[in-house]
Amino acid sequence: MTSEDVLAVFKEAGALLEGHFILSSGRRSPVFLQKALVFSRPDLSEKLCKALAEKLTASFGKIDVVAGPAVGGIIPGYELARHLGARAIFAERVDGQLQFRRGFSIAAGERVLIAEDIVTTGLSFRETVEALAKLPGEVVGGACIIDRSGGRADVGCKLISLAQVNFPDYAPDDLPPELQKLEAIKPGSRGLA
Ligand SMILES: O=P(O)(O)OC[C@H]1O[C@H](OP(=O)(O)OP(=O)(O)O)[C@H](O)[C@@H]1O
Ligand SMILES: O=C(O)c1cc(=O)[nH]c(=O)[nH]1
Ligand SMILES: [Mg+2]
Repeated sequence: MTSEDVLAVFKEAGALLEGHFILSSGRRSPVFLQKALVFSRPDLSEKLCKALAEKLTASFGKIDVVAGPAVGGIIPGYELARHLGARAIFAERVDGQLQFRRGFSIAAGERVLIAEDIVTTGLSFRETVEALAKLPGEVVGGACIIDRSGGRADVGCKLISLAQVNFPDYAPDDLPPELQKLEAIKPGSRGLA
C-alpha cells in the first residue's frame, strides 16, 4: 500500500480530522488522525496490518512478541501479531509511566517488535523501548501504521511504517493565526486520570 492508499483508508473511516488538536507531546496541529475510528472497523484494521506485517517479515524475520503502548497501540499490536504468528502484549500508564501489567511476560531470547498506531515525535515509542528494557527479550525493531514525522522521529530502534506523512505541528506558544482562532481539543489518553 502507498501512503496515499493508507490515508484513503483513514478518510473512508472518517478519521482524517481538521481543526485544532493538542497532540500527546503537547504540540498542536490542524490535522488529527483519529485511528480509533479506523480500528473500530475490523476489515480496515486487517487490511492495514496485513500489509504492514508483510513489510515487517521482510525486514525483521521471525517475531515472537508484539508489544504496543495503550491505548492506541493495543489493536494494531494484536492485529499485527495475528498476521505475524506472534503473541500480543501491551503497556499501560501507571502514574504516567508505561508498565507491562496483567501477567504479561517475555522469555529470555524472545524477539520483540514494538507496535504503534501513529508516531509524531517518537516520545511514546521511546517510552515503550524504556519499559521493555526492564524485561527479558530482544527488541528487534518497531512498526507503526502512520509516521507523521516523515521518517525524522528518533524512536530508539529501527522503525518500519506503512505510511509516512508530513502534517504540520507547532509549539503551543508559536501557533499560526488560523489555529489561534480555534478552540483546541485533546483526543488522546496521555495525562487523563
Ligand atoms: O510520537 P508521539 O509524539 O509520542 O505521538 C504519538 C502517540 O500519541 C498517541 O497516543 P496518546 O498518548 O495521544 O494516547 P492514545 O494512545 O490513547 O491515543 C498515539 O497513539 C501515539 O502513542
Ligand atoms: O501526536 C499525536 O498525539 C497523535 C497524532 C495523530 O494524528 N493521531 C493520534 O492519535 N495521535
Ligand atoms: Mg498512543
